[in-house]
This record gives sequence, C-alpha cells and structure tokens, in this order.
Amino acid sequence: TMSWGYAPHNGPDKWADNFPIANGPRQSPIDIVPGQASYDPGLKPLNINYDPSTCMDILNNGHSFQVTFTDDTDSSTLRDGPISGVYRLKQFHFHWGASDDRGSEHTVAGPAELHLVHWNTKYPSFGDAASKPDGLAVVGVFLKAGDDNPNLQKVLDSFSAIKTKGKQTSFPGFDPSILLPGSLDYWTYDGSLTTPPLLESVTWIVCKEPISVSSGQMSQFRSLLFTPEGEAECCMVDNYRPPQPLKGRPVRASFQ
Ligand SMILES: C[C@@H](CNC(=O)c1ccc(S(N)(=O)=O)cc1)Cn1ccc2ccccc21
Ligand SMILES: [Zn+2]
Repeated sequence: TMSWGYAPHNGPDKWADNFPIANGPRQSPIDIVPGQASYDPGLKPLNINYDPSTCMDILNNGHSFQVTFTDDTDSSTLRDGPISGVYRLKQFHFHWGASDDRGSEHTVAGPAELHLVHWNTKYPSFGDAASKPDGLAVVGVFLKAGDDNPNLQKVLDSFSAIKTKGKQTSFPGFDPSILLPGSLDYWTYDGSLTTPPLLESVTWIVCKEPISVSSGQMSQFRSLLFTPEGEAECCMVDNYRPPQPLKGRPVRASFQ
C-alpha cells in the first residue's frame, strides 16, 4: 500500500483516503490565536523531570528524525500542567520547512517545531496509550529564526550518521530539558497525532516562548533525506501538517 508522506501524491491532503479520522473532531495541529485563548487559573505549572540516562538513540524514520528514550520506569516524566497522573517521555522529534518562513505546525510561526511525546502510565505501554483519548501528552516548542542554539548542536552533529531513511545511531546521555524555553507558560487543547494514524489521543501543551535556531542550523535539518540510501535523494523538508479546523474546541492558556 502507498505509504504516507508530505509529497503532493501522499501528503496531508491525501491522508484521509487511508486515515478517515483526518477529518475528525479533534485533529491537530491548529492555529493558536493568542487573543482567543482563555486564561484558566486552574491550570498548574508543567512539572518536567528528564533523566539523560534514559536517552538511547537517534533515528531517521523517513518522516522526521527522532530521539528515543527507554520508558520502562518513571525516570523521564511529565506531570501536572493540564494532565493528571504521570506521563513518560517516549521520544522527541521536529517538523520544519524548506525555508525559514514555514515549518511549524501550530500557529504558522517560523521555521520549525519541537515535539516531546509522552504517554500516560495508567496504560501498560505507549502502543496502548496511543489509541486512548487521554493516552498521550505532547509538549510543543516553537523554534524562532535567530541566534545559533548551542543546545541543538549535539543533535545536529549526529545527522551525518542518520542522513537516509532507516538509519539510526546511539545517542546516549542527552538531556532534552536543555531544549525547553526559559518560561514554561503554555496553551493547551485536546487534539491528535499530526501524522498518520492521526489518533485523537493527544493533550497538546504548546509553549508560548520559542527557542532560537540559526539559519545555518536550519540548513543542517534540511540536509537530511526522506529517502533511503541508494534511492534518488529527496531532502527532508516541509514535513509539517497545516492547521486543522478547531471544531469548537476550547484553547486554554496557563498565563494571563
Ligand atoms: C502511534 C504510531 C507512531 N506515531 C507516533 O508515535 C507519533 C507520535 C507523535 C506525533 S506528533 N507529531 O503528533 O507529535 C506523531 C506520531 C504507531 N502506530 C501506528 C498505528 C497504530 C495503531 C495503534 C497504536 C499505535 C499505532
Ligand atoms: Zn510531531
């Protein structure tokens, strides 16, 4: 069967053919309009605790690259914020554009967006949680074109080993909390995975403050390939889904 991607023949406008939930009631991403979000004083601050020893490897999966963590204990967790219970960090990845004016998924805002993916430990595994309405929590962080970001450099320096689809290399001891912005003010809404299978299982937590990335660093993201070794090269760019209809969902802000 045709595998999904971001090209005209298999991209976001075609995903509903194989994944009808693409037109569902709680799809992501959305345009976050700051003035339309409602401040909710009941929202708690995010409680993020990551253990670098759970960081294992980095992989080019043909859609993005992802850094994967061992998740068999509560070593790297997300608590509080809009969620209840303990969610474990599974992986983080990015979405980015072919040029600095596009690439984020939420609110068209700049060249890229980071997603830190966590699953609810009330379920036995990530795979089980991924199909439950309260199964996942993804922290989104916008990247803003500007100064070089030294905290990204270790990730970018691994790209030569994962240039093509299917390549992976060990990536031990990385602390993803260095990628978080200084303020953890956030917007939150109920949504979905932004790639197939587009499961409506994500509590989205999108940070208001971006982190920086330089144009030179963005060129390194764009040097990755969607294609496997030996196939005609296709640069990994524009791997973002455009905003989806809000369909009446409330967007809450943790800040005034
Ligand atoms: C979740 C899929 C794999 N996809 C993801 O894990 C994932 C995570 C985060 C995002 S984002 N961009 O929203 O942060 C997107 C995708 C596995 N899988 C495939 C079929 C399937 C069926 C049931 C359970 C899991 C299943
Ligand atoms: Zn993502």
